Amino acid sequence: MRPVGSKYLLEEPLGRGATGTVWRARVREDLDARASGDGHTLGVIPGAAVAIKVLKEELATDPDVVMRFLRERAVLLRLVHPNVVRVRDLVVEGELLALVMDLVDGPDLHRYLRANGPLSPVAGALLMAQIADALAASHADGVVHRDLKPANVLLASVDGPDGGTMHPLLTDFGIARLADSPGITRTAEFVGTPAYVAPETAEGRPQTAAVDVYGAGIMLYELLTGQPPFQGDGALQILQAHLSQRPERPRTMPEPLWTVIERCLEKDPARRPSAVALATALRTVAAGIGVHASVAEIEAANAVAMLLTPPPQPTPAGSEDPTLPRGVPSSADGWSPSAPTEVLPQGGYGQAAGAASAMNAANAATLAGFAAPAADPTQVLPAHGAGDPTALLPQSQGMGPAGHQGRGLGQPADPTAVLPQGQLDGPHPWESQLRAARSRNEQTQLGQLGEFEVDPFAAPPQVAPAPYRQQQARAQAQPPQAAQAQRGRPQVAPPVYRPEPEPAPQPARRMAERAPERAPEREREREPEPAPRRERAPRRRHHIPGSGCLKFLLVLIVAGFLIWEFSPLHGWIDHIVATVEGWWHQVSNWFQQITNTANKVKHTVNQIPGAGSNGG
Ligand SMILES: Nc1ncnc2c1ncn2[C@@H]1O[C@H](COP(=O)(O)OP(=O)(O)OP(=O)(O)O)[C@@H](O)[C@H]1O
Repeated sequence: MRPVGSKYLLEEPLGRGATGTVWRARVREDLDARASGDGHTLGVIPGAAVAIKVLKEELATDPDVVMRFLRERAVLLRLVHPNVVRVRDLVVEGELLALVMDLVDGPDLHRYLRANGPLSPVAGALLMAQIADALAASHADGVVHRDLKPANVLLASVDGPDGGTMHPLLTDFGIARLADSPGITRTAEFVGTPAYVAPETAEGRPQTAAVDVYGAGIMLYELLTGQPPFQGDGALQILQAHLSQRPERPRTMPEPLWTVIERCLEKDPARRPSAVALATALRTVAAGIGVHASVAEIEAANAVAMLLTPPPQPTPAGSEDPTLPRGVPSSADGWSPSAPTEVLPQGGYGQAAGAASAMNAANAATLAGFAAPAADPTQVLPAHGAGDPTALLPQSQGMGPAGHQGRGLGQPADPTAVLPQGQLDGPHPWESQLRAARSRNEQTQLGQLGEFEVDPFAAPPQVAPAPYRQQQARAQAQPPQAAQAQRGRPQVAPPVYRPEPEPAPQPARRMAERAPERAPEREREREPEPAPRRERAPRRRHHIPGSGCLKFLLVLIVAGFLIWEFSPLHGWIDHIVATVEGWWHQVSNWFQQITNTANKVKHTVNQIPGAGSNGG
């Protein structure tokens, strides 16, 4: 069993996703109460089973992600709702970042659907109503999930008077935002799942809580039909479908439920209902389409459109730091002078994590553990107000250099701050590293653009990213020679505009760039862990002229050899040759016989007296 931090032991992997591997783990029996706080009263018991999501190394070694991890721990820890998998702890240990969650004993909804097929309309509506409850609570708290999909809903089995029922729990809150870092140079995958991506995300427009409602609409469609509404051969095709297509109503779908789905899938986010309205509408529909529905319930379900009202002011996603009180602009991503990053030393990531670990002398690896307030589990804790008691770092609003001394919103100076006083007034030591990470990423993007004839999501250098359709129109208007020229120069795509700090549309663009290389979702589970990488050098693509043709010939030769050796073709050809030979002999014999007979006839005729002279 592998220890994680000083409190946990990893037992066995439960599964792997795009952002990391989830392990079944256990709280150490010998957990020191002094090191962890009062674990018992906060619901974590020594020896208890937990689930730990160990983030991929490429995320854990990314400075942006590390900082977001530290900044957003409070948000993740305070999300307490009966339909949300509770995050108990966040661990930083060397180059390891991990989230400690409640262990859910049950499959995720994706697996469940694959094993059992679609749900009935009533069951689907009621299950989604609970997910909408979770979204409503998190949106009220200023947190947008951004990666809603069946794989992120876990089904806990609950014993009830009528037998077992499934209790849906939404997980992976904040992971999309954590992983959505400009410094990440991952190329084989992206954060987000094409089948569930809202049009505004695909277009690189600002995201709000409405992206979750869109994801809920897609999920509801999938729960009831077995597959998401927009399909395609590749991620780009699916993203395009989100932008331009409207799904047909499946024949078996009850009209009121279809009304709900259609409204969730509105292309214009402002026309989508709030999560609260969605939950109410789904329960109304479930009551009205059941076999025992009363006339009043049927009428209410038929009038469901009236319930699907948009929120007055949608929660922004990504443009606002959810750890801050609402309305306080975030530093987007990366470091800002007011960012609470004082645990990070100036000497590179390895030292940074080491120093972060050094914050707690007795318990070197774990940050912010078990400190979420023990509240009524049905209640979402207030987002704002007094200083977050879980915070090891101060929150960033209104902090000048003093922020580096550990002074947060109403919090005393942090005695664990490790940045020396001399560093307080100058630029943050991580600023240059973050810039370097971004520029590395830009180079990676240029390499990536070679994959496409025209990058539909690339922005012109001087303006913010143009909408996808405009880009596409421009690509179509391009003369064939120009397109040909562009094909021949994969490395020289126009420079990608990357303002400082990053704009919200950036994640979507990266997503589209990485999309074609992404392995099918389930195949990821079988992929080996990427080799450890300390340095992220810019990736360059080298093209050897004719190498494609050579490869093709080689494959052809190998395939030919294998077919010849191991298939029955060999035998068939022998058989055909033998048959043809037999025929040939037969025909030769016939010919010989005919010739002989003709000669005999001729000879006989010549024997008849006078036959030759008559003719002469
Ligand atoms: N709290 C938990 N308790 C039990 N199993 C869990 C828990 N969280 C995740 N799992 C399981 O671990 C596996 C991997 O989860 P993960 O969230 O990494 O995958 P994913 O949602 O498919 O990927 P991603 O969201 O990163 O794209 C899933 O099969 C899921 O069922």
